[in-house]
Formats: sequence, structure tokens, C-alpha cells
Amino acid sequence: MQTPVLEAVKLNKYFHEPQEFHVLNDVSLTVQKGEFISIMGKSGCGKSTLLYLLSTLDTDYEGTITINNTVVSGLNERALARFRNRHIGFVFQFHYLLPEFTVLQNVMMPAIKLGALDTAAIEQQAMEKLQQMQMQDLAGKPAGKLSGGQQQRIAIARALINKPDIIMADEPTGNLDSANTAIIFDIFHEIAQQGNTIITVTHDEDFARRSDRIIQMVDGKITG
Ligand SMILES: Nc1ncnc2c1ncn2[C@@H]1O[C@H](COP(=O)(O)OP(=O)(O)OP(=O)(O)O)[C@@H](O)[C@H]1O
Repeated sequence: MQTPVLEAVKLNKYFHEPQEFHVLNDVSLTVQKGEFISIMGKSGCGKSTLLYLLSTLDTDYEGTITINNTVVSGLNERALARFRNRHIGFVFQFHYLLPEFTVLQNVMMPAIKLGALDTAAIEQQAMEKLQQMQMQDLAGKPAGKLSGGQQQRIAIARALINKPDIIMADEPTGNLDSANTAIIFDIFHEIAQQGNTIITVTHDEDFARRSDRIIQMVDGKITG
């Protein structure tokens, strides 16, 4: 039997302000390696909250999350930071590119933080990721000078640099036109074919329909 890359069991999450609110209600989820998953549901149903838990950024919850055979629930912040850098690639709004740094520097950054390779090897890997995104010609440009679609591709290259087990993406096509949405979809599809696991929150039905599996949420529960 296949070992899941991510397993979440009975996640419950509460917000206490401005009033008590049970935002995630017994959410359980199993994700296999190489799956490309879209989480959908009406605004406010808890999609981003769930993604924050799964990506280990939010640790204030009940239940258990296991990623790549490591039970991440209960790890301290230092261990989690190390775990995230090694195992999770982020394509999140707040995690966007540093605009004054070049495209290449942005893509190299998570690998420099990880510290496993020397700079020349990191640069080579970053260039390979940029080639995969057909962005190699922009390597020397400041990231802030690129279009939204180009920035999104750079963010994906950066998310891939440490060869993570899972890529988590929050509304990766939210600000993009349909042509750029199609490009981002094709990139995700291709990297999933190569064995990468992708969990994305999206409002885009076409995008979701073409992914491997849709997880539908209603009022903090998975309904399908
Ligand atoms: N830090 C917080 N404190 C209190 N309530 C919060 C907090 N963050 C989110 N919420 C509430 O929890 C609910 C779920 O929010 P969440 O952002 O997960 O929804 P979502 O499904 O991702 O919505 P959208 O599609 O609009 O991004 C909402 O009612 C939101 O107002």
C-alpha cells in the first residue's frame, strides 16, 4: 500500500476573538504523493485556515498532522521552521518575492537558508528551476519589475528549489488573467506528473476541475 505524503486526522480549530468560533470541525484528509489537489468552498468556509494548519504555519489546533512520516503536530517552532524549509514549498500571498532582489536571488533564498549546498550549486539549481518555468532570461531582473504571472512562476520556482515533499499554494491564480491562469495550471500539472504533491486553495472552478481531486468544504467541514 502507498504511504500518504500527508495525513491529517480530526483537525479542530477555534478562534476566540471577536467571539468563540469553531472554524474547522473534525477535518481529516489523506494526500498521496504526486496528487494535485484543489480545496474549494465558499468564502469564509475555512480553506485558508486549513492550508495554514497543513503547512505547519498555524500550530494552535487539535488533531494530528503527519507529513512524510513525521508527526509535525507538537514540534516546537524551531523544529517546525527547519521542517518547513526542507519539506514544504510555499506559493502564498504573504510569502511573495522580495522586489528589490533579482529573480535568481529570490529563487536561491530557501536553499541558502537550508544551508545544505554551496552557493555555486544553489545557483545552478535555481537556474534549472527557472528554465523549467521558462524564466531563465529574467534571472538578473529585480523581481518587483515583473508581471503578476511572471512573479507567480518565480514563486513556484522558489517553492521547488529545496525539492519539497509538498507544495502549498493559496489562490495561486487569484490575480491572474485566463492566459496566465492556464500557464500556472500547466506548470502545476507538469510538476505533479514529475511526482510533486500540490495542495492548492482556489476559487477557480476550471482550474480545480482539471486538478486530480477537489476537496469541497462547507462551514469548516470537508463535504466531498
Ligand atoms: N485570525 C482570525 N481570527 C478570527 N477569525 C478568523 C481569523 N482568520 C479567519 N477567521 C474567520 O474564520 C473563517 C474562515 O476564514 P478563512 O480565511 O479560512 O476562509 P476561506 O474559506 O479561506 O475564505 P476566502 O475564500 O474568502 O479566502 C472566516 O469566518 C474568517 O472570518
